Amino acid sequence: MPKAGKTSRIVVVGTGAVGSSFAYACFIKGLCHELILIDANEEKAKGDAMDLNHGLPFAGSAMTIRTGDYSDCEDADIVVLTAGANQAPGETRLDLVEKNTRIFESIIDSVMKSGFNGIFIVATNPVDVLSYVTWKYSGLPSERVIGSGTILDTARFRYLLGQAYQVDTRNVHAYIIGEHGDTELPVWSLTDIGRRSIDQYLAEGKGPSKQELDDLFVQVRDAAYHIIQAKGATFYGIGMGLVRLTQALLEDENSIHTVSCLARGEYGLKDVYIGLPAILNQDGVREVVELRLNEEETRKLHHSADVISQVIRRG
Ligand SMILES: NC(=O)C1=CN([C@@H]2O[C@H](COP(=O)(O)OP(=O)(O)OC[C@H]3O[C@@H](n4cnc5c(N)ncnc54)[C@H](O)[C@@H]3O)[C@@H](O)[C@H]2O)C=CC1
Ligand SMILES: CC(=O)C(=O)O
Repeated sequence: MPKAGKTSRIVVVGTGAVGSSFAYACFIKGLCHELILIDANEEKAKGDAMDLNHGLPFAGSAMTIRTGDYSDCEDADIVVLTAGANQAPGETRLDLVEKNTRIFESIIDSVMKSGFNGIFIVATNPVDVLSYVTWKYSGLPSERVIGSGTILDTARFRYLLGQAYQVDTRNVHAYIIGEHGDTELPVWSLTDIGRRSIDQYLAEGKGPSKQELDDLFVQVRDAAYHIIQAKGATFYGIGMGLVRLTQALLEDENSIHTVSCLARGEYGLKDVYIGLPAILNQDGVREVVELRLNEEETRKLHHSADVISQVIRRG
């Protein structure tokens, strides 16, 4: 629930599959007082606002939901960017960079002209590159430009580990870091299930074998390809992930999530947006959490950062 005494406003730009799933989850959770929907396809945004409002009599708390324009961003606490093209079957997230960067140029310009001074959450792919683009174009401090990063991959990882060990996912502590894409990596060395490390499980011969764990990570990394093949797009998981991020910010939680944030020397990385664990509160990214990675994880993280950096520098 939003804090008493302050009217909280979230603007969603792009009410396609991801934006409308986020809006729906946000509504069910009663996360803010005002939810404003903007889309280049005004009819789509209008239809979503009508449809959502018809759920009001069943909702736990009142919320104003309406379509708007960029002037509504002036008073927004958070602008969530979900506009742009999604992947066709077989396309990578990085393949989207040119068209979505062009779309972002005009969107960021319009948002900033409103006088917006809140926090951007970016979900559009390739999310690490577009978070960097949003930071550069907006001129906002990097703490207030946050990409959804590997929050969804971490959720997929925890879900599958919970299934594999038959343990509640809330007792699975595990991160996927790096690019939200093909070069992401699991932090196996620090993964634990109820305070028992994966190495301990392997040594005791309990749970999945090493090969099964490697396969499990491949399922995480390639999940989007399988879902897109099956139904054309992924949207519920990220919708929930974006709600979780929004809640962490609005409710000043100081909770840790693997988001795309600017590395400024952490992990030996600089000037790149990449998925890392970060402490989030009402000011945005309070701190990037530096984990003690092993050598292989550090090498893979640097490779992932190089891939993102090359795309950023090319643009
Ligand atoms: N970060 C993550 O974990 C995830 C990211 N995504 C990404 O989210 C993005 C959106 O995906 P979907 O919602 O499935 O696509 P979609 O095609 O359903 O929706 C995109 C929406 O953006 C709107 N749009 C396009 N240009 C615009 C502009 N200039 N201004 C305002 N609105 C504009 C379109 O009219 C459309 O309604 C894609 O880039 C996709 O890859 C999708 C799932 C997970
Ligand atoms: C599409 C996408 O980025 C995902 O589902 O992970």
